Amino acid sequence: MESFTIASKKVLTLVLVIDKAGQKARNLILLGYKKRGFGAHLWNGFGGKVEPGETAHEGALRELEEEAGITVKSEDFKKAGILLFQFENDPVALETHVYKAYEYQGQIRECEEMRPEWFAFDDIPYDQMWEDDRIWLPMLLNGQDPFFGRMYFKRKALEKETKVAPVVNTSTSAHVNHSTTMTATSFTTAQPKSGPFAMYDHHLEHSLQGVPHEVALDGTIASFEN
Ligand SMILES: CNc1ncnc2c1ncn2[C@@H]1O[C@H](COP(=O)(O)OP(=O)(O)OP(=O)(O)O)[C@@H](O)[C@H]1O
Repeated sequence: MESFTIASKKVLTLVLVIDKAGQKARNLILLGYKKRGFGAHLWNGFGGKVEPGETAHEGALRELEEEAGITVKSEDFKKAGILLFQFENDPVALETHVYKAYEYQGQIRECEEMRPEWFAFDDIPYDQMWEDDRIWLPMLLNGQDPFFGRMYFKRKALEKETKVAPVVNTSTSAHVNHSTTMTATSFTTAQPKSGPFAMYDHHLEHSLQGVPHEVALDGTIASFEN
């Protein structure tokens, strides 16, 4: 039987950097391809755990610098919402403080954990992102924030290994060097497209009255400060 009871929570951050159509003709969003750890092989904003003694705002700025190499001035950094992720049979909830920024300083660079890339708003790779992203990210992009969401996840049933077809050179051109033999071996991947968890249910509020200034769970208070 499923249980979504929370006993404690971890406070996390998630930062979305947006380049509004300026010199470039289209609105762009900066996402990072997570190379390892929680949410590996998914595209996401930049962020991570808030460290002891840090506010969520400070933690978010630190993670953005660590993972994408860029900084944002405090006044350009706007709180877009709080998302509470709960996982079946896991008493630890993830309270994620979401921020957005339209201005940044520095050179975007790849690190060991994340590979940053710009995406046009109409080309966001939702099928390779956490399932909840397709619910709240369009709201953030449309200015329908701040929001407060609760998202419930179940571990996905172990899927049959997915066969991935190898890339085979099908060219019949006379110029192909036939002395190079390509062995068409297939390989398998156990990585589900949108991560190891499936979203089971969610509730999202985006009226100002519905967004709490504080989220209290078992005595812990997270304030909705900027
Ligand atoms: C369940 N649905 C979800 N939907 C969207 N985003 C999600 C998410 N669940 C976690 N996230 C984000 O994923 C990052 C994990 O951070 P994570 O790598 O664990 O943190 P941190 O860099 O501190 O870790 P290590 O230093 O490697 O331990 C962090 O931004 C967090 O907000």
